[in-house]
Amino acid sequence: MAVAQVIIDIPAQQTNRPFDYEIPEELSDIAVPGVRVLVPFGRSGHLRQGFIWRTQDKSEFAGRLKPIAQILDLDPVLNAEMLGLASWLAEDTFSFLISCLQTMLPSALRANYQRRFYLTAPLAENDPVNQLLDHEASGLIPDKIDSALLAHLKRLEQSQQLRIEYQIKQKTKIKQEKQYSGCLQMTEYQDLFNQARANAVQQRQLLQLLVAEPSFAGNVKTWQAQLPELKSSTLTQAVQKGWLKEALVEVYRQPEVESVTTTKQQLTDEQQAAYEAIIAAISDAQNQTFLLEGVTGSGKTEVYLDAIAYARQQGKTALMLVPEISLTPQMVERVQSRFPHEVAVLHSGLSIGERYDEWRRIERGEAQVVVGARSAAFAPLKNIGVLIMDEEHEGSYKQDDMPRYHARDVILKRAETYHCPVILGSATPSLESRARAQKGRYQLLKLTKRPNQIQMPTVNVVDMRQAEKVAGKSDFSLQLITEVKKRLERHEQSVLLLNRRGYANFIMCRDCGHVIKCPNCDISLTLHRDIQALKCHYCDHQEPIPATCPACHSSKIRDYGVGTQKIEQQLQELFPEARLLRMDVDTTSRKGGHQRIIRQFGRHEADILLGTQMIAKGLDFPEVTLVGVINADTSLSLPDFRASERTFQLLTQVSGRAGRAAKSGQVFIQTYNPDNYAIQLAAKQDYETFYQTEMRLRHQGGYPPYFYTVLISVNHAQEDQAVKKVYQIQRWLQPKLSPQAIVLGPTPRMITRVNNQYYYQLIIKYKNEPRLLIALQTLIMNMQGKNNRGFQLRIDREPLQFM
Ligand SMILES: Nc1ncnc2c1ncn2[C@@H]1O[C@H](COP(=O)(O)OP(=O)(O)OP(=O)(O)O)[C@@H](O)[C@H]1O
Ligand SMILES: [Zn+2]
Ligand SMILES: [Zn+2]
Repeated sequence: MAVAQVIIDIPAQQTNRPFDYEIPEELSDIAVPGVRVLVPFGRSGHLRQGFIWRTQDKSEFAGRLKPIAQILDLDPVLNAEMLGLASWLAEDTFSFLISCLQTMLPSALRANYQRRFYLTAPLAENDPVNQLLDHEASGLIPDKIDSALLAHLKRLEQSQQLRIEYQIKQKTKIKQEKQYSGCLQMTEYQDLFNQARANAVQQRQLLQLLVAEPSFAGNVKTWQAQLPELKSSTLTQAVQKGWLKEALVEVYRQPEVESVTTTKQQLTDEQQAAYEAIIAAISDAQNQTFLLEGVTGSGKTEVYLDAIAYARQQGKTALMLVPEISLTPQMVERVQSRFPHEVAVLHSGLSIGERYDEWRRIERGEAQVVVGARSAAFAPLKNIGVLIMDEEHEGSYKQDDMPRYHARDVILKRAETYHCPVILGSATPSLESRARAQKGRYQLLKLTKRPNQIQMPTVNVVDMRQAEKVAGKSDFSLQLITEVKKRLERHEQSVLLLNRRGYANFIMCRDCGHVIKCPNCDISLTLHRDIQALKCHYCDHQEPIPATCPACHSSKIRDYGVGTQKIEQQLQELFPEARLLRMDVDTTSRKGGHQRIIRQFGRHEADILLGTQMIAKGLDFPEVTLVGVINADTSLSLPDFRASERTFQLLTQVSGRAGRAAKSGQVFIQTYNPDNYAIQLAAKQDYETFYQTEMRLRHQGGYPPYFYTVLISVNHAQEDQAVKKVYQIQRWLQPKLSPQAIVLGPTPRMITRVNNQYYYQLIIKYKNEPRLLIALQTLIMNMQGKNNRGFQLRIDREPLQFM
């Protein structure tokens, strides 16, 4: 008997293994690893979606196997490489296999379950379940359902007053359109034309076209391009008359792009040297990782594009990852114009359908160059020649939910499979990568200059403790404002950064000091002026802005902190004539918002771009000659050993937006810590000294890259339970580690309560702990036990967030 081992899509420890199913005879050809199936699962026998993991001749399972109910794909959606990658990923990130398999696929291919109940006995009149009925005796159970109501439904199910069914909704929709094509001989069309009534103008035009080209084919638009007056009804009639044949053909939803022409640049000597090292590795199929450390504006992208071009010449494909926020139209257009018709773009701005179509183009080998954000690391390219990660230091390459993978690790793994090089590029490499280059594990390639004798911007540190401020606007030094004014006079552009990290706009009472906090989380609510509301950034809570203090009823309640909206208002008061664009979570939350703002700024439809960290990367606009950092310090004070590194990176990157073309650039960094080494070295754009200094501090503190780290966090609705559990875990784990391992904590997480769950954590720092992996896997198993209900465990290897 043919047996399929299936991974069921229930992300839980109990189901985190393959289950055996019989392959019915008629499905034996298509039941291969990597296809999605529907199988009956559990006592209820509800159909669930799953993936065939392996096939074999017999089963170890003693009982009778259930057969596969349905196969969803004619060809596997995951190939052997992807299945292997999933297996590695699950182990490396302590994740369920099913979570890994799903992460690799576009969401259109994920099953979407609906829970529907069917009444088997009438409900009491006042039963709350009545409100869920959408048919006579059935209703949908919403995903976000009140837990009391859900418990009530369960009770009704147990007492057999209703039954609950899982229904699978496919999100996959292949888009099709009608294609009309000529199906007669030229002479036949000629006869028809001669017979046509003189006043049937459209028909005559159509026939005329067919006489000239009997096999003309295309969709309505193609026909209309030839015959602009043509109505689609005329085409339908022509089909009915047998003049044309009609067919449904599959089409791709492709996001629109503006076309630009970019010419290939003559590489500088430094670029050329880097390029040659890389292409040697491509042509020799060497699995070598390069760290391309190039100052801002040094032309790293140019090197990537040439490396991709080389891989293409060799008949290979290429993948380029960029952080979500640098997937600007500018970047995408640059790649697309170099490789017309070969590029697929994957980012979160696409609709589910567009993403699915781009994925299919890659999967079928119709797109050979992929540009995308984090999850594009799993793009189903084959025969990869080079893998690139731009801005490799960016935190957004690490996923925050299960599987907690880092895209860098994924592409390094794929490079092993394809025996190809990886290029990690940045002006400010992560300490981890730079240290690996130091050790020779990566090959360091440097670009120290901008091309065409373009100078690095001059950076001025403005000491805000002493600086003269603009009257009534304490966030601005006179110096910075004077510079902005100069730019306005010269019709040049300015970029102003508000360093928002760990900083928000909150409401406080001036009389009693009361701060308005989220009822569910230990964090103050943030003011959003555009929607006139207070919002919690951790849960969905939202409430109106109160007119008086809820504690003392004073009316002297006002906002503190520096929000982008407040700064925008102040700028508008200072420069009423200036055209301002603001870029932050509020203005970019709608689809394409980010793109739209960057395009507008690029067309010089605004003089000043004000924004959060989002504006620090990827912008390459010749008219930007001033960059101002309003508050450099906020990210320095965070309780995280990477605080200096992040501040340095942010300041260096944003400074790099200035003076990238003919006009020279200036940067002004406002700070209350002018002597801080991260700020000083960012002002000098001196990555190497920063690297040396920071490495010494990391060594002293025993932090990465000298140590590895794992974060273990538990949460529970009751604080004392969470505390008890975290101590219990610590006592259990400590003896399993060597004396060299350091366990920090237990400590409450910085924001201890989120969404009414209390979070406590441990951090393990270690160099070499062969037994740690097994211990953590055992811990995961133990936490699934009955006496651990209500707890959630999270294990994060090499976490980037400790808060
Ligand atoms: N060899 C070259 N000759 C002339 N111009 C070049 C050359 N290489 C790159 N450029 C131009 O220099 C500018 C900066 O290049 P690019 O955007 O590739 O730099 P980058 O290192 O990726 O920058 P950043 O990391 O700051 O985003 C671009 O406008 C690019 O067209
Ligand atoms: Zn909240
Ligand atoms: Zn008050």
